[in-house]
Amino acid sequence: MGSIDTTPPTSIPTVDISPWLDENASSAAKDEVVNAMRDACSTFGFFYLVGHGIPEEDRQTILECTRQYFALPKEDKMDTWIGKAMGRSFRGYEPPALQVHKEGLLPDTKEGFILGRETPADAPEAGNFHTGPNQWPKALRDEDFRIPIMEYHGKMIEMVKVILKILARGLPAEWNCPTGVFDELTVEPSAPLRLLYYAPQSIKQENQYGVGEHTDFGNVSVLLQEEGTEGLEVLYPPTQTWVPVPVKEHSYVINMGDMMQKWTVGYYRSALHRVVNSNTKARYSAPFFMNGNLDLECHALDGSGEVTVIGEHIRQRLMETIGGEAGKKLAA
Ligand SMILES: O=C(O)CCC(=O)C(=O)O
Ligand SMILES: [Fe+2]
Repeated sequence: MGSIDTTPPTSIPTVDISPWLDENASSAAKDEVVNAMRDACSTFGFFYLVGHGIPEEDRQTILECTRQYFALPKEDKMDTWIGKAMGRSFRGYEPPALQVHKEGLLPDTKEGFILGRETPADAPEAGNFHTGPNQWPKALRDEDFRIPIMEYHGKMIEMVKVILKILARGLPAEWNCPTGVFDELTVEPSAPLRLLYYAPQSIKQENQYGVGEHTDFGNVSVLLQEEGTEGLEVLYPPTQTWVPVPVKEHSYVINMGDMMQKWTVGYYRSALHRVVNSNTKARYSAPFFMNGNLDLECHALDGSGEVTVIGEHIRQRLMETIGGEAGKKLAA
């Protein structure tokens, strides 16, 4: 009989996908990538991604854009306020204290700026949930902000397509899923990129976090963290331990969201995580969320019959956590 391991882990796993991207790599090396990602996603639901091929320069540019945006005067940020986003599109500036993740917690201290695929205001679907024009700050030049951000956003979509191929290969063989099982997910997807700022917060309140404990709503999240900062923690359920996720050079932190957990009937785990609030210096990060095609009906892959429509699921989860005008607009 095996014994239950009660030793808390000290780190989330690391998955190097470079053999997957290398056309000369052996199929055994590619299989190892599949196995490593499967193990990480079925235990933690979290891993560091390395060997991803995104140039460091692109990543640093996004963090620089984030710093520039949050250095703007309040009125410039409010000019892009999320409460002014078209219909239910949910784009623009999130002031601090907008989101509450759990009863009993004070609102998150983080500030955000959300953008997504650009849909012109005169398109018939503009104003639908998570669909519409981005609200760009007038004070920042296109070449310094909008253009590099949208280029990076496109690269994130492509990178997640690769991750989804690997995840598809890692599904249980008895489910007989085709290798393209997740392909429809990335057709005209809801794919928000969120630039985040955590102000220095030396006084720690017991019930307030940068981001309170939560699971992500969508399928796959890709987090870019600024080096030299700390705060992200992920819960490891077998030992009920919060495991710190310090920044690892050139890496992304990848996690599964609730939609992926539902679709794979818990095979890939959507893990609780939070950003603790005792930072004495500012922290910047840029999570990208592959929610997926909002109209897609996801049938549980084990054939058990449960069906979830991505857009309905994401909107419901968002409405549960977002307050103020922006929350009211989502419900309208
Ligand atoms: O900023 C971070 O490190 C994580 C943010 C996060 O978990 C989220 O926005 O869902
Ligand atoms: Fe998150």
